[in-house]
Amino acid sequence: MSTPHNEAKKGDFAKTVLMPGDPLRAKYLAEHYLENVRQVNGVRGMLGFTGTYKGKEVSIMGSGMGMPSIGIYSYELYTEYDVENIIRIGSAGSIHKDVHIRDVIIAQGASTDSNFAHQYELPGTFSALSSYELLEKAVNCAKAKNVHYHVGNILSSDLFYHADVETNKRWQNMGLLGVEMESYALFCTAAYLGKKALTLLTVSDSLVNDEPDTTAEEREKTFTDMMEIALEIA
Ligand SMILES: O=P(O)(O)O[C@H]1O[C@H](CO)[C@@H](O)[C@H]1O
Ligand SMILES: O=c1cc[nH]c(=O)[nH]1
Repeated sequence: MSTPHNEAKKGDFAKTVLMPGDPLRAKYLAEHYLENVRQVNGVRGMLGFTGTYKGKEVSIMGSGMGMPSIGIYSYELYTEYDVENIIRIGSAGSIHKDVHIRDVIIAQGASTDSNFAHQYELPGTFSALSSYELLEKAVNCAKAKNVHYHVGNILSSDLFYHADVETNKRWQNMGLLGVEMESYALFCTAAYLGKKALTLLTVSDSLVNDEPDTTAEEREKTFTDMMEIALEIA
């Protein structure tokens, strides 16, 4: 059994999958933290791995960038591979003065400029939330590890480069913590299918404070607080 985007067989994925946008972050994490690790997907270079962490089976797979991409991979993991929990581990731009480079954001919910939820034909606006069970575990783990973290609302945007550079200010006025590009679609997909999802983000750059951006290599390999929280709660 496989899908157009995933060559893994039924049973190749653990019940919990950690999903960075970057497949090379998935590879780094698998190689540095998992034991008995094997590659289960390589279609389109969207690397997926399964192994054990402290004796527990865990999978890690890239999601690609943007809501169409995570929409495909998360739907297939939940429906074709019986995955129960997806924990996104991403990078984000800060849009809150108190949220600094390398801080961890634990997303309680996601707002969006995307049309992803229109497919459900709801008579209003859907609030996309993370799983409280996973969120509580992540908060407890972040506290125990003494990680500098924030819990709250984030923006999942269809746009990395926006024609109107002032647009983030309006989201900032609503108290949002950071901007990324996938979580709204992940939370919608989990809600629709009766599954669980959570997003952990490391702040890679700031749209509101004058702080130096992290490099591409740092985004791939050094966001270890977030990676370790995800592994601990998987
Ligand atoms: O670091 P990842 O997980 O890819 O997340 C963020 O980085 C990408 C943009 O640079 C988008 O995918 C955004 O959500
Ligand atoms: O989507 C993203 C991810 C990281 N940094 C940003 O500014 N936007």
